Amino acid sequence: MTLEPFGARLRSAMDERGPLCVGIDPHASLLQEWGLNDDIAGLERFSRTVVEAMADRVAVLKPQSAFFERFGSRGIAVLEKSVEEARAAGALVVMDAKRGDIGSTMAAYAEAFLRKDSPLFSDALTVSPYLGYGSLSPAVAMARESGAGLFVLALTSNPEGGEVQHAVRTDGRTVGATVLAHLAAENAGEEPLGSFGAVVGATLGDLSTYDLNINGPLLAPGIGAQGATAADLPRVFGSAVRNVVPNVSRGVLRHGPDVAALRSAAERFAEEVRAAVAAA
Ligand SMILES: O=C(O)c1cc(=O)[nH]c(=O)n1[C@@H]1O[C@H](COP(=O)(O)O)[C@@H](O)[C@H]1O
Repeated sequence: MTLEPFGARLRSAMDERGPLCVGIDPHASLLQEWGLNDDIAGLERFSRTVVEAMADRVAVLKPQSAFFERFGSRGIAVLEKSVEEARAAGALVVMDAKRGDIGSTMAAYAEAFLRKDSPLFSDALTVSPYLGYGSLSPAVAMARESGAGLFVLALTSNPEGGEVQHAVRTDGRTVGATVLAHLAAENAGEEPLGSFGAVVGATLGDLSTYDLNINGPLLAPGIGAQGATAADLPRVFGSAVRNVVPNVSRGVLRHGPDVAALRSAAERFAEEVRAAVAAA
């Protein structure tokens, strides 16, 4: 079955369920807090619980691949199952694997995560443009073919990101602004929303010198454990706030393993986001 483009599917999901994205980040410390062992059974129980609690209600789930990769092939098998179950329950899955490489290798990453019949096929993938935006073109092409999307690291939530992303190029533009401009070109004319998103941290304060109107989604990590709140979103994103997909991982996950407690934590964040966006 051909999928509608990711941007259109994401817009519908945001309209129906609200824009919140919950991360599936099985940190060793969270497994311990949940009373689970830091082993494959613990990983499986953790992921299954988050999917059960969230996949029928939030727009997006974002598994962080590293936490699965650390268990080797059996961890990847759990990741595959989580993606499949989350998608079957109606959530869109953004695979957070932050891939980036020379174009010919990027093509293989695209096959791994974005080819429709791949075991790890996800609705979208996080990618790094810091080998040059053009190195991502095999992933852009594969995403277009499959109805998938990308989230390209533009202005990341971590304090170290600025030394690369705010750096000024010889043409006077910052590196981050150039990534955003590439994405705006990718999404030009797409309705209701393009499929090529940017990652822009909710932690970054005033970004009014950046044009965030890329006609694509803006994945905004940093709410909760990294110190940003939903109330920061209008200030950080300005007129682009309606395209923001705010991500919360530990801020929700630390309320587990109780499914009801996970759901009410996510609902509190979702309500704060709704209120902040409505007031913007
Ligand atoms: O691409 C991401 O998702 C991402 C980009 C970024 O700039 N900052 C960032 O924190 N993330 C991811 O978002 C999640 C944030 O987790 P919490 O800080 O626990 O909410 C982690 O999975 C990070 O890897």
